[in-house]
Order: sequence, then structure tokens, then C-alpha cells
Amino acid sequence: MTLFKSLAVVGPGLIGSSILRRAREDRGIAQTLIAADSNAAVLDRVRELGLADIVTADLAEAAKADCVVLCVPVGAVEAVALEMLPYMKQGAILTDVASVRGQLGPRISTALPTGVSYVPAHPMAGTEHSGPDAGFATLFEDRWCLLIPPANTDTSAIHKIEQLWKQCGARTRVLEDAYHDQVCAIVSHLPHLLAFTICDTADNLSDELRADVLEYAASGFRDFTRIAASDPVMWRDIFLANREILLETLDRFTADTKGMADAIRAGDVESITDRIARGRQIRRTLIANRQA
Ligand SMILES: NC(=O)c1ccc[n+]([C@@H]2O[C@H](COP(=O)([O-])OP(=O)(O)OC[C@H]3O[C@@H](n4cnc5c(N)ncnc54)[C@H](O)[C@@H]3O)[C@@H](O)[C@H]2O)c1
Ligand SMILES: O=C(O)C(=O)C[C@]1(C(=O)O)C=C[C@@H](O)C=C1
Repeated sequence: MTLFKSLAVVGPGLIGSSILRRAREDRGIAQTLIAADSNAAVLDRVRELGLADIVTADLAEAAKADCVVLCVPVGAVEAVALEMLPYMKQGAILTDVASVRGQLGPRISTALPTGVSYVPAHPMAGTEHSGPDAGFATLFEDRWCLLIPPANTDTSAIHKIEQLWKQCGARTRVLEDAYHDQVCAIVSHLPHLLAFTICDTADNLSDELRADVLEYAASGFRDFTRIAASDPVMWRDIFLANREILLETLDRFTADTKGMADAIRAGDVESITDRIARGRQIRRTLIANRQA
């Protein structure tokens, strides 16, 4: 018994191609795999990699699947959903993997045809790379996948999407939209904003200093800025869609930065040490939780 007769991935980039790779390995996920994209070069590559049974630029064709997973950038999710929904069949499920909810839930819910469910699910897994070559089947293993179904969503549809992610190796949890965006603002969106900005700060230095900074950058700068290599369109869309919550989070961060600056200015040894020690503790807890 497969979970779905057919599963369509729209946007087989890093996340979408990882789902397809996993579904290729675990034939309990779907009998037929469909990949759709607006970029012909992506479709050619998906064909070469043999990631799907049907590879198409036609969203109406992909919409006939029992489960449609939108893996396009946040800014394209609503338009692609609205284009596909009229072609979806009774009992089918639409899901997306967008990194931020913003207004997507209410906007897509109001356009749902009768008998079609919408169960977005955000895997807390990724890398700084993009495109079909960047994906891998184990990407979601032992990672959280956060489900954010709108109120009154059919529970059997929620269970099916939970099962899809479990078969991809993830652990699942259901969250409410705004709370999801608040959590992601601190654990994902703010760190990316800081990484982009510290690179920008380095880039704005005088020519000589910039060249030396990049030449001598040791692991501190490298580790901290890995995620600054991420896709600009993806992150532009995320920052704009989570604008208010991200700005509030940035204000808190700025206040905490000022607290550290004041402590350094005052030579307040105890406060500086305490702030660093709390950071160290958080990092150690993160690593311990991951190992457990
Ligand atoms: N990269 C991550 O770490 C990560 C993690 C979790 C969730 N996400 C979310 O997953 C989604 C995809 O991210 P990714 O990193 O896999 O991106 P990606 O750039 O690797 O892939 C996106 C694909 O969508 C296609 N696309 C863009 N607009 C389209 C449209 N209108 N119609 C059809 N196809 C279209 C692109 O051609 C591309 O193949 C985003 O919503 C992102 O927020 C990303
Ligand atoms: O590890 C990375 O490179 C990521 O950026 C993954 C990451 C994250 O910030 O943790 C990025 C966006 C998501 O929506 C989920 C995961």
C-alpha cells in the first residue's frame, strides 16, 4: 500500500528534489512521481537525474496528483497554488514547504475547492545550496517538520502529510501560523540576516582591509557566514513575508547587542562573562539535544 497514488513536486530544487529522491528510494510514498517547474533547465536536469516518472512544465497536469507539494520560493507559493487549485481533484491534498507562513494560510484556504485540503509543512532542514543537484535523500532525517494546517482542516489529510514527512525521516509537530513565524524568526531568519549583514560589513571595508579580512578569515568567520551563501530570492521573500515579526526580533537583538556594548564600554567584567557563558550554554544544549 502506498501513501499516495501520485505525488507531484512543483519546484524540484534543493527541498523538492530531496523529497523526490527519498520517494524514489521508498516506494511506499507514491506509485507515480511527477516533477513540475517553470524553468526548462531544471526540468532537463530532473530528467537526466531520473528523479520523477513524469516531468512537465504544465502545472495543470501536475495538479491532477493526489498530493501536490509546492517547493517554490515563498513569493511564488500563492500564485502557483491559485493556478493549480482549480485542476485538483476531490480528496487531493495541497501542501507547501515555505519557510514562513505570513498570510499564506488564509489566502490559500479561501480558494480551496470543495474536497481539497491544504496542509502546509515546513521541514527544518536545508543547506545554503539550491537547485536539483543540491538535494539528497537523507536531508530530512531526524529533523523536525512543522505542520501548520489552517483551522478546521480534515484530520485525515493532516495525518497523511505527517506520514509523508515521517517516511522522509522527519519528526513532526503541529504549530499555529504566527507562532511558527515567531520561532523561525529567531532560529532561522535572524541568523541569515546577521550572516548576510556581517559579509556586507566586511565588503564595505576599505579595499586593502577587505582583501586581508577575506584572506585571513579563519573558522569563526567561515562558520558564522556559511549560510550567507544562500539564495538571494529565497531570503528576500522570507524577510518580506515575515517583515513584522522579523523586525521585532531584530529590535530585541539590537537591544541585547547594546547591552553587550554597554558592558564592554563600562569594563563590566561580570556582565560580559555572564553574557558569553549564557551563549555557550545555549550552544552546548543545542548540540546535546541533537546527539540525544
Ligand atoms: N533551502 C532551505 O534550506 C529551505 C529549508 C526549508 C524550506 N525551504 C523552502 O523551500 C522552498 C524551496 O526552497 P529551495 O531551497 O528548495 O529552492 P530552490 O531554488 O532550490 O528551488 C526552487 C525551485 O522552484 C522553481 N520555481 C520558482 N518559481 C516557480 C514557479 N512560479 N512555478 C514553478 N516553479 C518555480 C525554481 O525554478 C526552482 O527549481 C522555499 O519556499 C523555501 O522557503 C527552504
Ligand atoms: O542549514 C541551512 O543552510 C539552512 O539555512 C536551513 C534552514 C535554517 O535556517 O535552519 C533554512 C531555512 C529553513 O526554512 C529551514 C532551515
